[in-house]
Amino acid sequence: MISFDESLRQVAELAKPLPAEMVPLAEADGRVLAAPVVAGRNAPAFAVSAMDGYAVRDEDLRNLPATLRVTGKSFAGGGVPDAILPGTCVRVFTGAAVPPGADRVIIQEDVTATNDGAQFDHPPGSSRHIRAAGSDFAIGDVLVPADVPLNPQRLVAAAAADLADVAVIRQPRVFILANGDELRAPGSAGAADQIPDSLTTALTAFVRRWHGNVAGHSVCPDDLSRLQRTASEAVSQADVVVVTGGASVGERDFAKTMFADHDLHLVFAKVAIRPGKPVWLGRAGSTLIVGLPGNPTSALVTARLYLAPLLAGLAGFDPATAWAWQTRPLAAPLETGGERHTFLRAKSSGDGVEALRDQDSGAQKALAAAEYLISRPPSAARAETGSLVDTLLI
Ligand SMILES: Nc1nc2c(c(=O)[nH]1)N[C@H]1C(S)=C(S)[C@@H](COP(=O)(O)OP(=O)(O)OC[C@H]3O[C@@H](n4cnc5c(N)ncnc54)[C@H](O)[C@@H]3O)O[C@H]1N2
Ligand code: MOO
Repeated sequence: MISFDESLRQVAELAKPLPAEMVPLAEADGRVLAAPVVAGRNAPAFAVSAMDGYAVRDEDLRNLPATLRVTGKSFAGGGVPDAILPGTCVRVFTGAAVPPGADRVIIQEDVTATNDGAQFDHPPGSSRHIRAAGSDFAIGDVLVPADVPLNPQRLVAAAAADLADVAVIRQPRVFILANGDELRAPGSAGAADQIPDSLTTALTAFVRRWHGNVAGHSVCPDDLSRLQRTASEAVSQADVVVVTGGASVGERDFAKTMFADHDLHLVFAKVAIRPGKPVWLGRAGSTLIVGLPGNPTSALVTARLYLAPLLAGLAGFDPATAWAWQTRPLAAPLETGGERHTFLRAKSSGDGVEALRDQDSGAQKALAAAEYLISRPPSAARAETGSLVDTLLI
């Protein structure tokens, strides 16, 4: 049995980014860039107007009021008009090219259209209302650096670079393998000796939240040859196989044996934590295997402590983002801790947190109320109301 801290070190070691892949920009939100987004064009490509109005030469507005002949109109998408001639102006619209030779754009609210052209009465303000070629970005500029996740803001910059696809870190493909004779899909656990498989759906949602893709899932009875076949299928399809149940020492606990044909190498097989002591981590070739205890609370707690950082790291995030412990005050006291590092399920209460009454590792109802884990190191002293404890959002 290893300590909690040692188990985290092992997970951090394995939580390294997967190789890159190209994805369409429309599917890239939330993905971590594997290469910087570099501009292959200038923006804008030529000087454009920032306002609807008239492009003029300053020289022609020396004596006011002035009436200038309007020689044409420039619209966005309409190319670059001819150079502006002395004594004339060009009607321009926001985003349209400004004619070469124009010094500024006068907004149309300050101009009177007359039979002869456009009449200017007021001296121009300080703003020229012209965006110079390349003033937003120029060819070769890094618009978004590598190693950061795309978000709507960064997608604007990547799309502005005129990219259809971007290189991102591949998201881990995950296979969820639940085992137990008693398990049935929710909605079909009719007999008294059957129970709903309460973990597969929850873990599917969990995997998605932590940057993984569920490649497949299977609910298997405790039959070793069937489990071995499913294990082979899972290993061939996935970067990470999540096995629930069968982690302990029971006669039909086959979670590890089913991978024997795949040269299973155990990274750890027991951790001094509560709940979740039988949690295990292994590798079969390039596939990582996370064994979660079958008790539903133990499974979700260990998924939060180990699976979340592992998936985050494989998807290109810093695994530490999944271990963002924050101190919060206790809204009710805690008794002296036990020998193992304990993670109490807790809810918010006033300005602080309060441990839930039901701390059974098999609890399912209590999970519905759980918002935080409270970390209690081995043999933690009794903690009074108001004292600060380390908490992690579940
Ligand atoms: N003699 C010992 N017995 C046990 C030990 C031990 O050290 N010595 N450890 C206990 C601890 S701690 C835990 S945690 C459990 C873990 O057991 P397994 O991972 O082998 O899980 P199972 O036996 O398969 O199932 C336990 C429990 O959870 C239910 N279960 C399993 N899968 C699901 C699912 N997908 N959905 C809902 N419920 C599920 C299953 O029916 C059992 O009730 O072992 C202790 N025993
Ligand atoms: O470690 Mo088990 O998760 O207590 O039931």
